[in-house]
Amino acid sequence: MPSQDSRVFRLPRPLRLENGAVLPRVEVTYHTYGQLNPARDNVLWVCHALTANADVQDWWAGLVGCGKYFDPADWFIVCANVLGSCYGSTGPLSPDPTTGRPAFRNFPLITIRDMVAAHEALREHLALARIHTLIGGSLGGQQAVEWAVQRPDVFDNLVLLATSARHSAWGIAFNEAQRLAIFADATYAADTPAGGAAGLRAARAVALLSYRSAEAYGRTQTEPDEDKLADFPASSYQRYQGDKLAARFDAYSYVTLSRAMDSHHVGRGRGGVAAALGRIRARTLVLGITSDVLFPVAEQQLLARHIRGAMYAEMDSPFGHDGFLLEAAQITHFLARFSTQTYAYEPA
Ligand SMILES: CC(=O)SCCNC(=O)CCNC(=O)[C@H](O)C(C)(C)COP(=O)(O)OP(=O)(O)OC[C@H]1O[C@@H](n2cnc3c(N)ncnc32)[C@H](O)[C@@H]1OP(=O)(O)O
Ligand SMILES: N[C@@H](CCO)C(=O)O
Repeated sequence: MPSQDSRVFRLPRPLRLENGAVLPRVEVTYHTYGQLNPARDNVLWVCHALTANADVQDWWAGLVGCGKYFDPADWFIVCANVLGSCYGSTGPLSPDPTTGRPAFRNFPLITIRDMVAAHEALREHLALARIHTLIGGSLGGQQAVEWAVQRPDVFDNLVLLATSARHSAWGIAFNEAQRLAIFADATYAADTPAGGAAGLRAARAVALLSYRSAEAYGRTQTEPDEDKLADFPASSYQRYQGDKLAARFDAYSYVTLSRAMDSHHVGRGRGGVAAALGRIRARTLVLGITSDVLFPVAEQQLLARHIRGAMYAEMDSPFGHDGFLLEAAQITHFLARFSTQTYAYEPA
């Protein structure tokens, strides 16, 4: 039976953040699955998206698990919760060692580079000199591409799904609309663990519009009774999805992580996006989703154009952006091609 393990790693020293603030104590919760082989060349590192956790076998069950493309019988799989999240790594609800209280709204601005710094410390702690494959979608892809730019010597293969080199104005605007919903909830200012829950519910309903597609709503949420005047399924779906997130996440982490996404820009301080992506040495697969309105395929094409030798493919999916979580069969297909073929992206 392949082994599965959940642990907490405490960074040996305070973490200076990109904005100059210092987190005196940083913990990273991570899962591992399977065993490191004697050659230490079977490491898969998965970077999760906005509201997921380190248990990749749970949220990416179509890709990671017994009999799946990434089978723990073959791979040593690592997935670590991001800094700022509420799933075990240091975040706004963690007790601040200087006050003993959570920082809530005063938790400092975290960037994608800060997330990478925390996970880079974990990689060193685990003594993983080389990573066979680094994979991530959405915010996880932003983390993966940033990491591959920073440490071209570490990653042999890089797989980026539904992500970008720089968070777009459109994406930032979506995030700001969600934050406005949270700030409009008076309980957010109370700085309690449940503060802003109603705002978070509305924020998730807004976010969902960017994660799915008009086609998906039409297919799954169209009211069959043409005489009906109110109380449509699409409305209850929005409410249900808001409730579902509010029951498992907190508004302070949500604001922190959405701001981190906004900060994402691999070219910052590096002479621009093209120069930064040009540093990557990993064999790279970039996967876009045709119906993704949040990270349109043009953003994936830009990544593939500037990462040397990158393979590029598009998945057709009715799920929109969330296709990177749901289209396991298509992702498996392209991963299999990627593992056996070498060809570069050629712009049409
Ligand atoms: C601790 C943790 O849980 S963290 C790990 C889980 N989360 C993550 O990893 C984050 C990433 N995952 C996700 O964002 C999502 O889970 C996805 C994208 C993978 C799938 O989204 P889902 O919400 O499961 O799928 P979908 O959009 O089809 O909605 C189905 C749900 O809506 C409900 N629903 C569908 N239509 C309606 C409607 N008209 N009215 C009310 N509810 C409805 C269904 O009953 C179903 O409920 P359930 O989730 O309780 O089974
Ligand atoms: N549905 C994803 C966000 C989109 O990347 C999540 O909740 O993590």
